[in-house]
Amino acid sequence: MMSKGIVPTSNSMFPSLCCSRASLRGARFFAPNTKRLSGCGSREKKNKIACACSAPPRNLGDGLSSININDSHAMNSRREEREIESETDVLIECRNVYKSFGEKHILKGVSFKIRHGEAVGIIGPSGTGKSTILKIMAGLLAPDKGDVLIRGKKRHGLISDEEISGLRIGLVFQSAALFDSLTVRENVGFLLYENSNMPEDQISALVTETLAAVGLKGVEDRLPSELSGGMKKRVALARSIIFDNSKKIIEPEVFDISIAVLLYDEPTAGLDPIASTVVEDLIRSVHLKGEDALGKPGKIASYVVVTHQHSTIRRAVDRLLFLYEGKIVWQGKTSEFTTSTNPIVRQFASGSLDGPIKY
Ligand SMILES: Nc1ncnc2c1ncn2[C@@H]1O[C@H](COP(=O)(O)OP(=O)(O)OP(=O)(O)O)[C@@H](O)[C@H]1O
Repeated sequence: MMSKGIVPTSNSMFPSLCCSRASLRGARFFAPNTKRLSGCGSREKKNKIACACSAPPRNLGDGLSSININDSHAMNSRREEREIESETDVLIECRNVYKSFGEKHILKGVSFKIRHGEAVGIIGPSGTGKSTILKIMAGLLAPDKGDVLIRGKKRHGLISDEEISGLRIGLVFQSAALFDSLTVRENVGFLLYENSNMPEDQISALVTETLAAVGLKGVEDRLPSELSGGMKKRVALARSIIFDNSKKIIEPEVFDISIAVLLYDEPTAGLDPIASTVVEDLIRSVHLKGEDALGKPGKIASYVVVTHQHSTIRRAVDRLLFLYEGKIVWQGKTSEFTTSTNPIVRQFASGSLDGPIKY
């Protein structure tokens, strides 16, 4: 179940996991009743959430401009060229995605694209499938119908090393989902200790640097139980943005940074307003358009945030997708959210009991 490259996500998915602190490298994980989770801590290549992969960008070619044909054909060609061009910055696409749990038909044809550089929010009433679509994007769940395309390449089943490359997808769940028995250093460096050839002192230095980037200093040796809720979320964020610097997954001719997408599931849930602001600013700061606590540009190309918090909508995202009754019923800029005339959006934005959304 858990294998190379996996980032622990929700506590509910990995109940009562425990890990030996003595040696993280080669650590083994056990579910309750000491049943070992196959592949845990091994170098097996299976499903993973945070992944390093390398799907090549589409080849745009340059031949269209020299084609000597009639005008309409040329216009069609140019239109196609523009369409192809506009697709090259699409990192993740959900195309007509369906998902049911038993008789519950949750997603009924969800389509959207996440482009390079975007900060996107997914909003909508409780139980409409926001977390479900996030898990589908991350490769934790497979759609019943429809496609998920990662940089133009169709994903079959769940994520695997072989299928997807060139894009790291990290998932930061509502609960920080840290390993209780591991220190902050071991939690943040988990993937590198388990899956890289980096020497331990280098990993340790990188952990310290990454923690500093999210504004945490001197907590490396603490256990998660010694941290506040907001600090745990920051540690989880640090764990999702730590990269193996020794690996070249960078394609400078396409984008000038490592290509990584982070998916946040209610990152500010349960935080007080000021702690929420801190996390919202952190989410911005690790984005390529931001600057981290060390003054360096962020490493995250794009991110998607599932949230109910108005402050997070306003502060952390630029574009919104509204999911309702299994479909995206509205999308627009964050600035258009409160002025939209769409009755569903108006009701949601105002919190009114009157309107099409019934509880
Ligand atoms: N693994 C599962 N098995 C059965 N039902 C599930 C499973 N995962 C989700 N569901 C159901 O699917 C529906 C959508 O759940 P999901 O968590 O995606 O909604 P959400 O929009 O994120 O809700 P909220 O805003 O309350 O967090 C819910 O009715 C939930 O009970």
